[in-house]
Amino acid sequence: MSNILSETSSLLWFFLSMLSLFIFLAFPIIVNLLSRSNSRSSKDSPPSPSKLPILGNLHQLGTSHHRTLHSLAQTYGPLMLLHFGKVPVLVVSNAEAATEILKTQDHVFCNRPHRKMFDIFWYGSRDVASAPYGHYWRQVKSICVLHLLSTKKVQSFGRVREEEVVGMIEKVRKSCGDSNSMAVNLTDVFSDVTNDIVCRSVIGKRYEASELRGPMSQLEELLGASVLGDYIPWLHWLGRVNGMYGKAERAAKQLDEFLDKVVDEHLGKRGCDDADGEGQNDFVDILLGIQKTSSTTDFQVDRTIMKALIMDMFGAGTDTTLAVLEWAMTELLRHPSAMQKLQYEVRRVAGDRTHITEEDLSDMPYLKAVIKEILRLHPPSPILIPRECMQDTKVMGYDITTGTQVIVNSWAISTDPSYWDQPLEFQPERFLNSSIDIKGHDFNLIPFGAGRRGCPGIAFAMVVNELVLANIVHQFDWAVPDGLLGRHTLDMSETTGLTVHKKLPLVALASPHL
Ligand code: HEM
Repeated sequence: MSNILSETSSLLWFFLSMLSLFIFLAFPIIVNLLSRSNSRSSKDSPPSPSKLPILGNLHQLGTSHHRTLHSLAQTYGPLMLLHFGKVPVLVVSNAEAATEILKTQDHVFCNRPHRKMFDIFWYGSRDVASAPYGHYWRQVKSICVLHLLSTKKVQSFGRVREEEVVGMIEKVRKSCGDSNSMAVNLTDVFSDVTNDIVCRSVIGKRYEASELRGPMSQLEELLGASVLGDYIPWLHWLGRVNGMYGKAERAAKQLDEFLDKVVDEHLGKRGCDDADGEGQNDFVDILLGIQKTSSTTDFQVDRTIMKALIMDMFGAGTDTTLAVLEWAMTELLRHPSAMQKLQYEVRRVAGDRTHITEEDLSDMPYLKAVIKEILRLHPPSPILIPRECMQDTKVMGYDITTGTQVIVNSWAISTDPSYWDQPLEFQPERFLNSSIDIKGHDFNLIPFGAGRRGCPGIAFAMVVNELVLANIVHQFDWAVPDGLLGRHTLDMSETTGLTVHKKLPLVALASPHL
């Protein structure tokens, strides 16, 4: 979820042109300044590449941040200090350093840096993911963990998931018609099913039936092309001049009006006594129930908090799950023997039944190994959501000052050859006899982060990933189409953005198996 470092290319061009002119005119002064600023850094600071005035190291980020930061770390080490504008940014690239940040000193590094776009879309950062650490965050996180995303609650949405998966299979089957095999855009299929599952669980209706599509796609685009002003405050005006803030505010207003309507509909249709009940309450029902009981406690859940939390579920819960499914099918198509093994396992467990149920999943170790391997090789958030240091401290002997932002390069860690054999190869078998887990206890595999700011949506995400993948490979045989479509399908280029997707759509030939 954490590509919040890029600016639009036109903006960067404008800025770099101005900078070139400036450098040309003032070259001698700059050389002097550069050498002074680099030598001025404290003796105990982590190693840093040299930086430009004003931009710091922003110009070195490239388009694929996790990959660029990984190559820089090859030179400067697993704990490296960069500067984005004036902001010091600590980049963490191995498990030892991650353990120090996310476990040993989690209490020091559990703040989130302030971001303009989060303020715009998440009601002044009143959601869980972007709220600063403190009393407020503790309250909203505990609502998430105890009431919205607890194991019991996730289980209670089993029927929603199974209905949506049946619907997905029907859609693919229909598009095959009477033919033996048909090209299916799996990116669209996975996008629909993940959005519908999250939407029905959160607001009680399908994504298609909501007016979310337009403003949500704007949100994704705007978060991916974030704001230079977050690092160089005097450049905030650029976001106004290039229309980025205006666009974000209009999309946020549309989302807000939609969420108001959703809350009103829920208020109209029910009493909300069953806040934690076993029934089919969606998240809005649960939050209304909590609101009712919270009026007598010291933390009141008002309408804005409800809307911010709903937005978190949309923002954090849909795109990440879609990315896992896209990468999983891509790797399986590239590795037919892994596809066969998975189909053999799934079809053995299903017997003569048409659909895989959630109870079946516990008998599918290879399926679980495939998903873990995808989270290792293609973590949807290869760079964790940034943290911020709350007090001066020492990490692995280096001084880190208050306000330093921290980027944990989860992808660099989960492909580090010191912990992983043939780390860039897709080999689900590595997890078959391994106790390594993804829940934030094994620091060489942290796709969901770790510590107090770790992801509360693991159970929700994993069951969706497993159920969708098991059913899609159970019901159909899959092959790579010929020509350009096939080349796109096998292409491994990545998008930039909060969540890293496959850049080109995944289209595969489906042949019904049943
Ligand atoms: C494959 C799917 C997912 C992945 C890879 C993922 C990954 C992450 C990561 C890396 C973080 C930051 C952790 C840290 O700072 O240590 C995070 C935070 C978060 N995730 Fe997820 N996530 C996924 C699914 C979900 C789902 C389904 C939900 C909810 C429905 C969710 C809700 C959240 C929230 C609310 C936070 C903020 C936690 C905090 O700041 O305290 N995530 N997630």
